[in-house]
This record gives sequence, structure tokens and C-alpha cells, in this order.
Amino acid sequence: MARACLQVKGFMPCQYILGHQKRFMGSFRRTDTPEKSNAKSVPNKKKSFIDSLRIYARGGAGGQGLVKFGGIGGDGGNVVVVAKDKQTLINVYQKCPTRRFVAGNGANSTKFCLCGDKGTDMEIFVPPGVELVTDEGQVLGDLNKEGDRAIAAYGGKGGNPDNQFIGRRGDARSVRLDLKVIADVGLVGFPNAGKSTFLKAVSRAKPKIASYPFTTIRPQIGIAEFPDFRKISVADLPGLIEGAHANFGMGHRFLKHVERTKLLLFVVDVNGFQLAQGYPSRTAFQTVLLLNKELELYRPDLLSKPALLVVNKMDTDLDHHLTEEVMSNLESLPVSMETVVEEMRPETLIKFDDILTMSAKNRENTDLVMKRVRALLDQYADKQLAEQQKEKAMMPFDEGMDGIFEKDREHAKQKLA
Ligand SMILES: Nc1nc2c(ncn2[C@@H]2O[C@H](COP(=O)(O)OP(=O)(O)OP(=O)(O)O)[C@@H](O)[C@H]2O)c(=O)[nH]1
Repeated sequence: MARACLQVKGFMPCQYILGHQKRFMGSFRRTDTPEKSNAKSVPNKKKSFIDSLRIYARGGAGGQGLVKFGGIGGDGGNVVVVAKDKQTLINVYQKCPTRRFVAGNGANSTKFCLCGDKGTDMEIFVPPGVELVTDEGQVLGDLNKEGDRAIAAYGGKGGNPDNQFIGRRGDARSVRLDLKVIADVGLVGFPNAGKSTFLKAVSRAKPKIASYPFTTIRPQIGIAEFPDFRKISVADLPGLIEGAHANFGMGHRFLKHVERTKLLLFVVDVNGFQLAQGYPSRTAFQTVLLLNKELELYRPDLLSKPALLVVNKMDTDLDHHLTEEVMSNLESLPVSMETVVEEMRPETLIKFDDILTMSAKNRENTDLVMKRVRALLDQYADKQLAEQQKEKAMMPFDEGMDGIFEKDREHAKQKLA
């Protein structure tokens, strides 16, 4: 990717962008793959937020059986990860800095107690939104709401006739607890576009706002409340940069939070984006295409999410010249794509449900944007419900189909007779 960037005139090599971002972000280290980054990640004790934690989980060993009396050993306990509200990953780390979680062993069978007791499960409480992933990339579970559970490591079977009464060892593996923000709306944009300002305008959240890029280095969730008490959660996600899909500039750590939001709200600065002096300058239209491309290269299915585009900082475009330019370019897509270099062009274009303008700073049109967001969320929820009902009606394993199984049973009985 870095090489590809270099070949294009005006394209900033990703490592340069990264180097610059590093300066802005202080403690962030370069990571080429998420696995690598997490393999090394030991949370800084001073950090108040982490969105990924690698743990070692070992199930308890099975108890020994008693051959003489045919006694069965107890099964080893499991290491279970449980979603709990108000829990954080940093809590998990603070409670167990070694990040080693071992479940209890099953009890041996004795002549006084032929069936050994099962080992105690080890429970790890994590915040909802955590995904359990092994080093091999296997997803063990997705904990979306309080009470959801997944097993990180199974306990070994107790000794029994099948294993010659020798209790088995439990599973032992490293598991990554990957937290992905769950929100109705995810704000997506380049740094400095005004995402945090928008969040502040529509909710009571108090995100950090500054005129330099990468002010937001962790997702912030605000709740927008309507007069009829309807609430919509909005996640301010850290700004993306070119090459984020290839994990440049902590790209994956930022992009992963987009996955679980229901609607994507793209925020672009009408003046375009320039990381700093000496870096390539992008027009607002180019930033839309680049964001589209980053998402496409990271996970193409994200493009099918409901999406709204908001062109921000209208107060700075007094003669509306820039707004008209970006609007006309967006209207004449895909023809207008011919005006940008090929490397910026996405293969599949996001279908925006609407394109709006606002001034987040002056709170102009911010309510209108939220009203549109609400209408779209409702529209998509209705659509989803209708689809689910349609699917249910077509499913053979439905209540209405019990009769068919009944008929099958009757048919089998007749055959046997
Ligand atoms: N003139 C004007 N300035 C704005 C507007 N919205 C945001 N800004 C300014 O733009 C700068 C960046 O705003 P942020 O809200 O921090 O931008 P962001 O997209 O959250 O930036 P990152 O945290 O880097 O991702 C701040 O100086 C804001 O005051 C707007 O509508 N008009």
C-alpha cells in the first residue's frame, strides 16, 4: 500500500502520514496487523480506556476416575466470558494484571464419592460489545448484551471408561477480547471534520474538541434525546486517514468500531482536508471518495449500511461556492469520479440515503440531521422487521410446519407397521 501510494503523484506515503499521526498521538505505536499489536499489548496502568485485551485462558483438568469401582472423575471447569453492563476492559486488567484465567480442576473419584464434582468455572466479566477471537482468528463468541456468555476455554473431561479413567487436560489458549462500540449511529470522517463538535451539539457528551487532527483517540458515545424522549446513541469515532484499511495509523482499531453501528453518518469538512502543511490537500469531494474507499477495502459489506452524508462547516463557505461544487460532484457520480486520480476511486459507491449540510459549530441544521437520522433508523428498522417476518413465514421450522413433521411421523409409523 505504501508503495502504491508513492507511485501516485500527490499521494502521501502512508508511513509519512503515520509518522505525523504518531507525533499527534503521542503514545500510539505503529502496528501492521491487529494480531501483532495485541500480541504485544500490555495495557498501560495509567490508561483509562482500552478496547482490546489479550488473555490466557485455561480450562480446569478433569478429575481422575476410579477404575476399581468404575468411578467417574469430575469435568474440569470452563473459563467463561460474561457480558455485564458498566464493566470495562481496564477493570478486567486491573483485577488480574497477569491476564491468566484458569478454571478449577474436576474432583477425583474416590470410594466415598464415586462421581467427582465438576471444577469451578472461572467467569470473566466484560462490557457488552466484546468479541472473543483466538490467535488463529477464530471467533469464539460475540457478547452483545448483558448476560451474553461465551466459553474461552473448555475444561477437560473427567476420567471415565472412554478415556481409561484418566482425566483430560482442559483447553489452554490465548484469546483476544475485542471491544467494538455498539451504537445507533457512527460518525465517520477524516480528522478535524467536526465529528466531536456535532456530537457535542446533539447530545450531552463532552468530547474533546480542538483545531488539530486526532483529538479523538477513543470512541465517545453520546445520547441524543428527542422531545418525545426517544433516544439515539451516537458514537464519535476517531478520524480515519488514507491507508486506514491497511491498518496504518491504528486504522483497524478505529475502523472496527464502525462494524456494529446501525447507521453511518459521514461528516466531511466543506473545505476538504489537509493533515498538515506540506501534506496533500484533499477537496471535500475527494474526502468522500477516500472514506468510501477506506471502508470498501476494510470490509466491503459496510458499504451496504444505511448512510447519510453531512457536509460541515457551512459557515466558512460564505459564497456557497465550495458547497455547490461538492454537491454537483456528488450528484453527477460516477461521472465526476473521472476528475480524481484512479487510486482514489472506490469500486463500489456508497448509496447515501441523503446528503445534508450543516454548521456543527453554530448548531445550524444539526437538529435537522438528527431528525433525518431518526427517520432513517425507523425506516430501516421497519424494513428489517418486514424482512424477518417474511423469512419466518418461509421457514420450514416454524410452528405452522409442525403438521408436516406430524405427517412424516405418521408416514414412518405406517412404514414400520
Ligand atoms: N467554522 C467551523 N468550525 C468547526 C465546525 N465544526 C467544527 N469546527 C472546528 O473544527 C475543529 C475540529 O473539530 P472537531 O469536532 O474536533 O473535529 P473531529 O472530526 O472530531 O476531529 P478528530 O477528533 O481529529 O477526529 C475545531 O476547531 C472545531 O471548532 C463548523 O461547523 N464550523
